[in-house]
Amino acid sequence: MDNIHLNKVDAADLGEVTLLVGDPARVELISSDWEQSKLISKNREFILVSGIWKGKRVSICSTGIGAGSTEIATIELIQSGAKKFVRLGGCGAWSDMLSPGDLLLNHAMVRDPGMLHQYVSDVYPAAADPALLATIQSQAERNGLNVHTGIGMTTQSYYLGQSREHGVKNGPQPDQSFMNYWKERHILNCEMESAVLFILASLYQIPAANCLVVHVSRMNDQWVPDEDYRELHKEAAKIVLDACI
Ligand SMILES: O=P(O)(O)O[C@H]1O[C@H](CO)[C@@H](O)[C@H]1O
Ligand SMILES: O=c1cc[nH]c(=O)[nH]1
Repeated sequence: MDNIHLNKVDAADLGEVTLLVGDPARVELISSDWEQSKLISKNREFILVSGIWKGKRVSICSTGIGAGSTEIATIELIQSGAKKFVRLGGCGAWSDMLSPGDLLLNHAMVRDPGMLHQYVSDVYPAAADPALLATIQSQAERNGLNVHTGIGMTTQSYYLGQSREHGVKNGPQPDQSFMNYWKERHILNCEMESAVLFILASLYQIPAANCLVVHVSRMNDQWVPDEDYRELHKEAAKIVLDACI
């Protein structure tokens, strides 16, 4: 079946693993480190590049932000022949155990009620592939990195849905009790795509995991500087690709 958002993608164009990143700029940032790279598809927020990393074919595609666009990218990549996914993204830390710049692998995500209920009932877990997660964890440890694992949260909202202040005063304001509720239940981090990937990948029997860089600590609002953040994503991509090939 033809894709509606990605352009025509042949299965042979896709690598052994497809990295999924939220930010389209991260596609060029990461694939510029590869031995070869070729643009396969570019439309809206979805940029798909395939190339060669250490002699093996690999791919990277941007999903944009949030559940809707991630569902589109994941489904269209699966129907195009994608074999394995790792979301390489950013997140906010909701635990004192994490510092800005740390690397984190989630084995499962809490998600908003109703997210992907058209595919499966809300009681279905949003869980990573355990073998793929273990491989990435070992590779990170071999590289001397202290990588955290735990349960995270995927939300459909960046501001009020993550108890985050905004500058608009004549309307609804964030409520810290939401974040406090989940902190008490040891949720480590929050972002906006992993649960969508985990659920769809489990339902359609494709291994999937995530590898997230902590962009900000929500404990003290400390952010990673932009240049460091880009370097951390490049390092994380190398770890994930080495683990997957
Ligand atoms: O850096 P990416 O991968 O986009 O991930 C995080 O950053 C975005 C919010 O700024 C959301 O997409 C969130 O999940
Ligand atoms: O706090 C954060 C940081 C990155 N992405 C999110 O969704 N939330």
